[in-house]
Amino acid sequence: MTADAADHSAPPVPPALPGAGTGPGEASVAAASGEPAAPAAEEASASEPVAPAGVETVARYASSTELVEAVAERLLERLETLQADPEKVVQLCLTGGRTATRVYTALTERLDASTLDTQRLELWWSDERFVATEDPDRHAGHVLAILAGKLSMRSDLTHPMPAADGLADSAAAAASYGKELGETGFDICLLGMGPDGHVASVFPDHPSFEAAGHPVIGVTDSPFPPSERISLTVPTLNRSAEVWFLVTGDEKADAVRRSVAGDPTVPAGVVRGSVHTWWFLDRPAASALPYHSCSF
Ligand SMILES: O=C(O)[C@H](O)[C@@H](O)[C@H](O)[C@H](O)COP(=O)(O)O
Repeated sequence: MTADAADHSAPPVPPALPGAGTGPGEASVAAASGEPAAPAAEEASASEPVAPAGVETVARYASSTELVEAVAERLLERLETLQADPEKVVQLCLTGGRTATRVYTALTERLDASTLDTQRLELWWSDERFVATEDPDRHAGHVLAILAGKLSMRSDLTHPMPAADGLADSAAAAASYGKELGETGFDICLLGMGPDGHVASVFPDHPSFEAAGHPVIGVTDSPFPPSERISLTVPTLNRSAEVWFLVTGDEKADAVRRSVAGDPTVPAGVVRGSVHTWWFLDRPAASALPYHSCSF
Protein backbone atom coordinates (compact mmCIF):
# COMPACT_ATOMS: atom_id res chain seq x y z
CA MET A 1 0.00 0.00 0.00
CA THR A 2 1.33 3.37 -0.96
CA ALA A 3 -0.11 6.49 0.52
CA ASP A 4 0.06 9.45 2.71
CA ALA A 5 1.49 12.83 2.89
CA ALA A 6 0.54 15.84 4.86
CA ASP A 7 1.08 19.50 4.38
CA HIS A 8 -1.88 21.67 5.04
CA SER A 9 -2.61 22.09 8.65
CA ALA A 10 -3.74 24.29 11.44
CA PRO A 11 -3.49 23.89 15.18
CA PRO A 12 -5.25 20.65 16.13
CA VAL A 13 -7.52 22.28 18.69
CA PRO A 14 -10.99 20.89 18.16
CA PRO A 15 -13.81 23.36 18.84
CA ALA A 16 -16.86 21.89 20.58
CA LEU A 17 -19.34 20.57 18.04
CA PRO A 18 -22.88 19.64 18.97
CA GLY A 19 -23.19 15.91 18.60
CA ALA A 20 -19.83 15.40 16.94
CA GLY A 21 -17.00 13.54 18.60
CA THR A 22 -14.16 15.63 19.90
CA GLY A 23 -12.66 13.07 22.21
CA PRO A 24 -9.24 11.52 22.45
CA GLY A 25 -9.67 9.78 19.09
CA GLU A 26 -9.59 13.01 17.11
CA ALA A 27 -6.79 14.54 19.12
CA SER A 28 -4.62 11.50 18.56
CA VAL A 29 -5.22 11.57 14.80
CA ALA A 30 -3.80 15.05 14.67
CA ALA A 31 -0.90 14.24 16.95
CA ALA A 32 -0.04 10.94 15.35
CA SER A 33 0.06 12.27 11.83
CA GLY A 34 2.63 14.86 12.87
CA GLU A 35 1.67 17.55 10.39
CA PRO A 36 3.38 20.89 10.77
CA ALA A 37 1.30 23.69 12.22
CA ALA A 38 0.10 26.60 10.11
CA PRO A 39 -1.90 29.72 10.88
CA ALA A 40 -5.54 29.13 11.75
CA ALA A 41 -8.17 29.94 9.15
CA GLU A 42 -10.08 33.17 9.50
CA GLU A 43 -13.12 33.00 11.70
CA ALA A 44 -16.26 31.85 9.89
CA SER A 45 -19.40 33.95 9.76
CA ALA A 46 -22.92 32.75 9.01
CA SER A 47 -22.98 34.39 5.59
CA GLU A 48 -19.47 33.48 4.51
CA PRO A 49 -18.83 29.76 4.60
CA VAL A 50 -15.19 30.02 5.59
CA ALA A 51 -13.87 26.62 6.55
CA PRO A 52 -13.15 25.90 10.20
CA ALA A 53 -9.56 25.26 11.18
CA GLY A 54 -8.33 21.69 11.30
CA VAL A 55 -5.50 19.44 10.22
CA GLU A 56 -5.45 18.57 6.54
CA THR A 57 -3.90 15.48 5.05
CA VAL A 58 -3.52 14.48 1.43
CA ALA A 59 -3.32 10.73 0.98
CA ARG A 60 -2.51 9.63 -2.54
CA TYR A 61 -2.94 6.10 -3.86
CA ALA A 62 -1.56 4.43 -6.94
CA SER A 63 -5.01 3.36 -8.11
CA SER A 64 -8.66 3.85 -7.27
CA THR A 65 -8.81 0.25 -6.07
CA GLU A 66 -6.03 0.87 -3.57
CA LEU A 67 -7.82 4.00 -2.45
CA VAL A 68 -11.12 2.19 -1.98
CA GLU A 69 -9.57 -0.64 0.03
CA ALA A 70 -7.53 1.71 2.22
CA VAL A 71 -10.43 4.07 2.92
CA ALA A 72 -12.75 1.17 3.82
CA GLU A 73 -10.19 -0.18 6.24
CA ARG A 74 -9.49 3.23 7.76
CA LEU A 75 -13.18 4.03 8.05
CA LEU A 76 -13.94 0.83 9.90
CA GLU A 77 -11.02 1.39 12.27
CA ARG A 78 -12.05 4.98 12.86
CA LEU A 79 -15.65 4.05 13.62
CA GLU A 80 -14.47 1.40 16.07
CA THR A 81 -12.16 3.90 17.76
CA LEU A 82 -14.96 6.42 18.13
CA GLN A 83 -17.14 3.70 19.63
CA ALA A 84 -14.54 3.00 22.32
CA ASP A 85 -16.65 5.41 24.34
CA PRO A 86 -19.50 3.06 25.30
CA GLU A 87 -22.03 5.91 25.32
CA LYS A 88 -21.10 7.10 21.88
CA VAL A 89 -23.46 6.89 18.92
CA VAL A 90 -21.26 7.73 15.93
CA GLN A 91 -22.70 10.25 13.48
CA LEU A 92 -21.68 9.33 9.95
CA CYS A 93 -22.72 11.35 6.91
CA LEU A 94 -22.75 9.37 3.66
CA THR A 95 -22.39 10.47 0.07
CA GLY A 96 -23.38 9.05 -3.30
CA GLY A 97 -21.10 8.58 -6.29
CA ARG A 98 -19.11 5.68 -7.69
CA THR A 99 -16.07 5.89 -5.43
CA ALA A 100 -18.06 6.06 -2.21
CA THR A 101 -20.26 3.20 -3.37
CA ARG A 102 -17.17 1.04 -3.85
CA VAL A 103 -15.99 2.01 -0.37
CA TYR A 104 -19.31 0.87 1.16
CA THR A 105 -18.96 -2.49 -0.55
CA ALA A 106 -15.36 -2.87 0.61
CA LEU A 107 -16.43 -1.94 4.13
CA THR A 108 -19.15 -4.60 4.26
CA GLU A 109 -16.58 -7.19 3.15
CA ARG A 110 -14.57 -6.41 6.29
CA LEU A 111 -17.42 -6.49 8.76
CA ASP A 112 -17.05 -10.10 9.86
CA ALA A 113 -13.62 -9.35 11.30
CA SER A 114 -14.65 -6.08 12.92
CA THR A 115 -16.05 -5.02 16.28
CA LEU A 116 -18.24 -2.28 14.83
CA ASP A 117 -21.45 -1.93 16.83
CA THR A 118 -24.03 -1.11 14.17
CA GLN A 119 -26.54 -0.30 16.89
CA ARG A 120 -24.42 2.76 17.73
CA LEU A 121 -24.05 4.07 14.22
CA GLU A 122 -26.29 6.88 13.01
CA LEU A 123 -26.39 7.46 9.25
CA TRP A 124 -27.15 10.69 7.41
CA TRP A 125 -26.89 11.74 3.77
CA SER A 126 -25.21 14.87 2.40
CA ASP A 127 -27.41 15.05 -0.67
CA GLU A 128 -30.03 13.24 -2.65
CA ARG A 129 -31.58 13.32 -6.07
CA PHE A 130 -35.23 14.29 -5.62
CA VAL A 131 -36.79 11.32 -7.39
CA ALA A 132 -39.20 8.55 -6.39
CA THR A 133 -38.17 5.96 -3.80
CA GLU A 134 -37.67 3.21 -6.35
CA ASP A 135 -35.86 5.37 -8.90
CA PRO A 136 -32.37 3.96 -9.58
CA ASP A 137 -31.02 7.53 -9.59
CA ARG A 138 -31.60 7.78 -5.86
CA HIS A 139 -28.35 7.65 -3.83
CA ALA A 140 -29.92 6.10 -0.74
CA GLY A 141 -31.30 3.16 -2.71
CA HIS A 142 -27.82 2.04 -3.77
CA VAL A 143 -26.21 2.69 -0.41
CA LEU A 144 -28.90 0.94 1.58
CA ALA A 145 -28.90 -2.03 -0.78
CA ILE A 146 -25.19 -2.49 -0.01
CA LEU A 147 -25.23 -1.76 3.71
CA ALA A 148 -28.55 -3.22 4.78
CA GLY A 149 -27.64 -6.63 3.38
CA LYS A 150 -24.71 -6.87 5.80
CA LEU A 151 -25.35 -4.45 8.65
CA SER A 152 -28.19 -4.77 11.11
CA MET A 153 -29.05 -1.10 11.04
CA ARG A 154 -31.39 0.67 13.41
CA SER A 155 -34.19 2.27 11.42
CA ASP A 156 -34.46 5.08 13.98
CA LEU A 157 -30.79 5.90 13.35
CA THR A 158 -30.92 5.68 9.55
CA HIS A 159 -31.88 8.97 7.89
CA PRO A 160 -32.14 8.81 4.10
CA MET A 161 -33.33 12.08 2.61
CA PRO A 162 -37.00 12.17 1.55
CA ALA A 163 -37.99 10.78 -1.84
CA ALA A 164 -40.20 12.66 -4.27
CA ASP A 165 -43.25 10.49 -3.76
CA GLY A 166 -45.60 12.09 -1.27
CA LEU A 167 -43.82 15.42 -0.93
CA ALA A 168 -44.72 18.61 -2.77
CA ASP A 169 -41.23 19.68 -3.81
CA SER A 170 -37.59 19.57 -2.90
CA ALA A 171 -37.88 22.69 -0.74
CA ALA A 172 -40.49 20.99 1.46
CA ALA A 173 -38.36 17.87 1.57
CA ALA A 174 -35.31 19.92 2.55
CA ALA A 175 -37.22 21.63 5.35
CA SER A 176 -38.37 18.28 6.66
CA TYR A 177 -34.81 16.89 6.59
CA GLY A 178 -33.51 20.02 8.29
CA LYS A 179 -35.89 19.36 11.19
CA GLU A 180 -34.82 15.73 11.39
CA LEU A 181 -31.16 16.73 11.40
CA GLY A 182 -31.54 19.47 13.99
CA GLU A 183 -28.17 20.57 15.35
CA THR A 184 -26.46 17.24 14.61
CA GLY A 185 -22.77 17.48 13.86
CA PHE A 186 -21.02 14.63 12.11
CA ASP A 187 -18.09 12.69 13.46
CA ILE A 188 -17.20 11.82 9.88
CA CYS A 189 -18.61 13.25 6.66
CA LEU A 190 -17.72 11.35 3.50
CA LEU A 191 -17.83 13.46 0.34
CA GLY A 192 -17.29 12.83 -3.33
CA MET A 193 -16.33 15.75 -5.54
CA GLY A 194 -17.38 16.58 -9.07
CA PRO A 195 -15.02 17.81 -11.82
CA ASP A 196 -16.32 21.35 -11.17
CA GLY A 197 -15.48 21.09 -7.46
CA HIS A 198 -19.06 20.52 -6.34
CA VAL A 199 -19.75 18.61 -3.16
CA ALA A 200 -23.10 17.12 -2.17
CA SER A 201 -25.42 19.19 -4.44
CA VAL A 202 -23.66 22.49 -3.81
CA PHE A 203 -22.34 23.74 -7.15
CA PRO A 204 -19.95 26.57 -8.02
CA ASP A 205 -21.46 29.77 -9.48
CA HIS A 206 -24.87 28.56 -8.39
CA PRO A 207 -27.45 29.64 -5.79
CA SER A 208 -26.84 26.41 -3.84
CA PHE A 209 -23.41 27.83 -2.93
CA GLU A 210 -24.90 31.02 -1.51
CA ALA A 211 -27.64 29.50 0.61
CA ALA A 212 -26.74 31.19 3.89
CA GLY A 213 -29.03 30.50 6.82
CA HIS A 214 -30.46 27.24 5.49
CA PRO A 215 -29.10 23.98 6.86
CA VAL A 216 -30.66 21.92 4.05
CA ILE A 217 -31.83 23.21 0.66
CA GLY A 218 -33.92 22.11 -2.28
CA VAL A 219 -32.07 22.53 -5.58
CA THR A 220 -34.23 22.86 -8.68
CA ASP A 221 -31.74 23.61 -11.43
CA SER A 222 -28.77 21.36 -10.80
CA PRO A 223 -26.14 21.61 -13.56
CA PHE A 224 -25.95 17.81 -13.43
CA PRO A 225 -29.05 15.65 -13.93
CA PRO A 226 -31.45 15.09 -12.35
CA SER A 227 -32.15 18.78 -11.92
CA GLU A 228 -34.06 18.55 -8.65
CA ARG A 229 -32.14 17.60 -5.53
CA ILE A 230 -31.85 18.06 -1.78
CA SER A 231 -28.54 19.03 -0.20
CA LEU A 232 -26.88 19.97 3.04
CA THR A 233 -25.37 23.44 2.70
CA VAL A 234 -21.71 24.32 3.26
CA PRO A 235 -22.20 25.50 6.88
CA THR A 236 -23.99 22.22 7.66
CA LEU A 237 -21.27 20.12 6.02
CA ASN A 238 -18.79 22.09 8.10
CA ARG A 239 -20.48 20.84 11.27
CA SER A 240 -18.21 17.84 10.82
CA ALA A 241 -15.29 16.90 13.00
CA GLU A 242 -13.75 15.04 10.07
CA VAL A 243 -14.36 15.49 6.37
CA TRP A 244 -13.12 12.71 4.12
CA PHE A 245 -12.99 13.60 0.41
CA LEU A 246 -12.92 10.57 -1.87
CA VAL A 247 -11.79 11.65 -5.31
CA THR A 248 -10.67 9.64 -8.31
CA GLY A 249 -10.00 10.43 -11.95
CA ASP A 250 -7.90 12.93 -13.87
CA GLU A 251 -10.94 14.99 -14.91
CA LYS A 252 -11.00 16.18 -11.29
CA ALA A 253 -7.31 17.05 -11.02
CA ASP A 254 -7.71 20.79 -11.47
CA ALA A 255 -10.65 21.01 -9.06
CA VAL A 256 -8.60 19.02 -6.54
CA ARG A 257 -5.71 21.45 -6.89
CA ARG A 258 -7.95 24.46 -6.34
CA SER A 259 -9.90 22.85 -3.51
CA VAL A 260 -6.87 21.63 -1.58
CA ALA A 261 -5.51 25.18 -1.88
CA GLY A 262 -8.73 26.50 -0.32
CA ASP A 263 -10.10 28.31 -3.38
CA PRO A 264 -13.24 30.02 -2.04
CA THR A 265 -14.94 29.92 -5.44
CA VAL A 266 -15.34 26.16 -5.40
CA PRO A 267 -17.50 24.38 -2.81
CA ALA A 268 -14.82 21.78 -2.02
CA GLY A 269 -12.45 24.63 -1.32
CA VAL A 270 -14.44 25.77 1.70
CA VAL A 271 -15.70 22.49 3.18
CA ARG A 272 -13.42 21.37 5.97
CA GLY A 273 -13.56 19.25 9.09
CA SER A 274 -13.09 21.19 12.30
CA VAL A 275 -10.59 18.55 13.46
CA HIS A 276 -9.31 16.85 10.32
CA THR A 277 -9.83 16.99 6.58
CA TRP A 278 -8.61 14.04 4.56
CA TRP A 279 -8.08 14.14 0.81
CA PHE A 280 -8.08 10.56 -0.39
CA LEU A 281 -6.94 10.80 -4.00
CA ASP A 282 -5.89 8.36 -6.65
CA ARG A 283 -2.85 9.26 -8.70
CA PRO A 284 -4.80 10.88 -11.60
CA ALA A 285 -6.89 13.02 -9.24
CA ALA A 286 -3.72 14.17 -7.48
CA SER A 287 -1.83 14.86 -10.70
CA ALA A 288 -2.19 18.66 -10.64
CA LEU A 289 -1.08 19.06 -7.04
CA PRO A 290 2.37 20.50 -6.49
CA TYR A 291 4.60 17.50 -5.88
CA HIS A 292 5.31 18.54 -2.32
CA SER A 293 1.64 17.99 -1.50
CA CYS A 294 2.16 14.26 -1.81
CA SER A 295 5.03 12.08 -0.71
CA PHE A 296 5.38 8.57 -1.84
O1 LIG B 1 -25.25 13.33 -7.53
C1 LIG B 1 -24.41 13.35 -8.42
O2 LIG B 1 -24.56 13.89 -9.52
C2 LIG B 1 -23.13 12.63 -8.21
O3 LIG B 1 -23.35 11.56 -7.36
C3 LIG B 1 -22.00 13.50 -7.71
O4 LIG B 1 -22.37 14.53 -6.88
C4 LIG B 1 -20.88 12.68 -7.11
O5 LIG B 1 -20.95 12.58 -5.72
C5 LIG B 1 -19.57 13.23 -7.44
O6 LIG B 1 -19.56 13.58 -8.80
C6 LIG B 1 -18.45 12.26 -7.21
O7 LIG B 1 -18.80 11.00 -7.64
P1 LIG B 1 -17.90 9.93 -8.33
O8 LIG B 1 -17.15 9.25 -7.23
O9 LIG B 1 -18.89 9.05 -9.00
O10 LIG B 1 -17.01 10.61 -9.30
